[in-house]
Amino acid sequence: MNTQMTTDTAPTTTTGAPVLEASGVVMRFGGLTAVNNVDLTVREGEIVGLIGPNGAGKTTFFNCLTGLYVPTEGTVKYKGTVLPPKPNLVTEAGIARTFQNIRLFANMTVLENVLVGRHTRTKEGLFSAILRGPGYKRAEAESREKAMELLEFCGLAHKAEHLSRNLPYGEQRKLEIARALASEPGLLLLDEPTAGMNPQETNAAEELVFAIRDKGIAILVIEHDMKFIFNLCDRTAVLVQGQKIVEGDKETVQNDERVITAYLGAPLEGTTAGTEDDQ
Ligand SMILES: Nc1ncnc2c1ncn2[C@@H]1O[C@H](COP(=O)(O)OP(=O)(O)OP(=O)(O)O)[C@@H](O)[C@H]1O
Repeated sequence: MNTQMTTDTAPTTTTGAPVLEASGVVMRFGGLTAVNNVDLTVREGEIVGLIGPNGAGKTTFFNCLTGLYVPTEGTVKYKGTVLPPKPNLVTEAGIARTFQNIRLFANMTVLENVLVGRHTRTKEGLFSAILRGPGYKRAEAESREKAMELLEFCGLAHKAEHLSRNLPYGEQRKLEIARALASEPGLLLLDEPTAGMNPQETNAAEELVFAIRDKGIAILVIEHDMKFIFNLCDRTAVLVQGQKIVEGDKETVQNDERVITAYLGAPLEGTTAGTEDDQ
């Protein structure tokens, strides 16, 4: 609860209502404190970045937000309500995520992968599914239509019937996002969405993230690609050894000496001429 001593919190956008409020989140593994007293708020309409060197605790923090880990201390609220510490209940509440390592159903089609992502939003129960009655058929048709709309939105409609394992890497990442969106979230957590992408794919991913934000979904994104982060994010928080050392707009983060030191004194990639073409 004493983060004020070490944290500069300089949110640039404070207009939207809070979607995510993490307060005093601590995650310990035995003697290792992977996340140390982290506060973070994401508001409606925002894209917030989470950066930090390898092993800083970014993914562990995501896992605390999504119920994969129960934080040792602290609370996580979604739209004002404390989240239950179970991944399926967190998804049901309105938070969806993608993973650092792609987790698709490789032998299912692209469309089927998105349909799996919709299961938290379909009301038809097990018996209805077994009996395949009219209610089930109607719900199934509606689900397929919504899934196709999402594939269209993500630029994957033409691949709907392809097996997901046959997609190029960049499209697999897009499909993960489409599947996450299928649960109709209010907040989307992206864990290294551009890892392994070429520059064209990264630009397309950037456009997609903006389009998701424009649909009214708030976004929290972990990324090592600083150009991507600073082009995209309204606000960025920096984790180092489990602690949030600074949070603010691009200039605040880029000029912070603690951030520069954390990245071993090297200028942050994407902080020089490379970012002049910001959109
Ligand atoms: N399940 C676990 N058990 C024990 N230690 C863990 C576990 N998960 C993560 N850690 C440790 O917690 C620390 C933070 O790891 P984490 O993966 O969250 O960092 P990260 O910032 O996401 O790193 P990267 O950028 O390399 O993905 C590391 O020291 C890691 O070894």
